[in-house]
Amino acid sequence: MATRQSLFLINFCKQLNTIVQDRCKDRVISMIRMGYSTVSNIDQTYIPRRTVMYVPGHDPKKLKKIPNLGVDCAVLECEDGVAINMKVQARKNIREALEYLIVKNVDLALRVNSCSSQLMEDDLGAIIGSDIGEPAKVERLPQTILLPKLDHVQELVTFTERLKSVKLNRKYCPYLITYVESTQGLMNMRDIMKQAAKYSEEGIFRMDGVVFGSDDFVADIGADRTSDAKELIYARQKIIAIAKAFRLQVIDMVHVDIEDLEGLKRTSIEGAKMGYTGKQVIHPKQIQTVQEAFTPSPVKVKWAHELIEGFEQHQKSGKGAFVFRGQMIDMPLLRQAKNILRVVENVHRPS
Ligand SMILES: CC(=O)SCCNC(=O)CCNC(=O)[C@H](O)C(C)(C)COP(=O)(O)OP(=O)(O)OC[C@H]1O[C@@H](n2cnc3c(N)ncnc32)[C@H](O)[C@@H]1OP(=O)(O)O
Ligand SMILES: CC(=O)C(=O)O
Ligand SMILES: [Mg+2]
Repeated sequence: MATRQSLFLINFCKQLNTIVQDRCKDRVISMIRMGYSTVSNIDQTYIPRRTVMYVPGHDPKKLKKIPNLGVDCAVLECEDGVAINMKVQARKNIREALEYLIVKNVDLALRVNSCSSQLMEDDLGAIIGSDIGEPAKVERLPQTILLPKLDHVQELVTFTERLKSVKLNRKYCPYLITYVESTQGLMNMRDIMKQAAKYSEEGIFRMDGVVFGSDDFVADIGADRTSDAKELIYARQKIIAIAKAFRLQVIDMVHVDIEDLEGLKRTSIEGAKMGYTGKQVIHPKQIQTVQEAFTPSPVKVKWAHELIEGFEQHQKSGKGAFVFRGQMIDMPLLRQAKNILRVVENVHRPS
């Protein structure tokens, strides 16, 4: 028979358990309210974007090359790669390209102009909507939309309203990737991501990544661009931290010196080590270097497989931490290993 003390102890434990569960539930709810995703990115569909390559919309010769470029993501460019007096032509070319381009394992994306330029509405109207003829079928629309120079939450609201109106009742839910290109954009990034998470839950688009628009950012802060990008380190890291808190991909800066393949390799490897998942590319010469830097090496893949195997064995024998190749391994290293395999499994997926 239970004594008074043991009954008290059982009761106390039950209450403690309820409090802990409630606290945990409250934390999860408040995280969701803050816009943070509780879904591990390991469980989500992953569209690889190691190379994100701009192909200017005014140049049909370049657009036709897309299926043979070997990039993960080809950006049908309407923004700064297209002169003001060529915007209308670029929209027409892009509409046509979406009809004739047959691609496999390429994320066909559209970079519209920024909301502040007041050209975004016409880009969406012409390419997604019916401004230049019959609206295209969903399969012929860009899988992803890139929204540059996103400085304020209100601009995301404006973009979203326009996107809703050009959908014309089709079941079109593109991935969305936004840009941080100014101090305002950096400061407001968290609020913008919260709003984007809300729209994603409503099924308007699927927020999937953030791009660091470093050239515009340099201009915004009045810095001098150096080869080691020291002047960008704070922004470059902060963008990763916020994007990852929302379980988003994060795409690193453009290397504008096309001939400097050494520098490209160095900054690509650096970006990958910092946590970027891909990098912007402007010329075919840059593709291979960037693709390699963002693909885990066979040595790293072997390490990840063996670590996971070792982890599972040690868990079974009741050990949380153990030594593997001279390193202490516990849960964070397991997550790192899983991140590596997730990239590899997705980039080598069958078409
Ligand atoms: C900071 C930012 O906002 S970056 C994003 C905006 N910028 C852009 O969109 C620019 C993208 N890049 C380009 O337009 C081009 O690479 C340029 C204009 C810089 C140079 O273009 P070109 O003078 O044609 O370069 P080049 O002669 O070396 O090109 C070699 C071949 O690659 C092709 N090529 C070059 N760049 C691209 C590209 N971006 N997409 C597809 N094909 C390309 C050329 O058409 C050419 O093909 P060919 O041999 O069959 O004639
Ligand atoms: C890519 C881009 O838009 C920038 O660096 O400003
Ligand atoms: Mg820019």
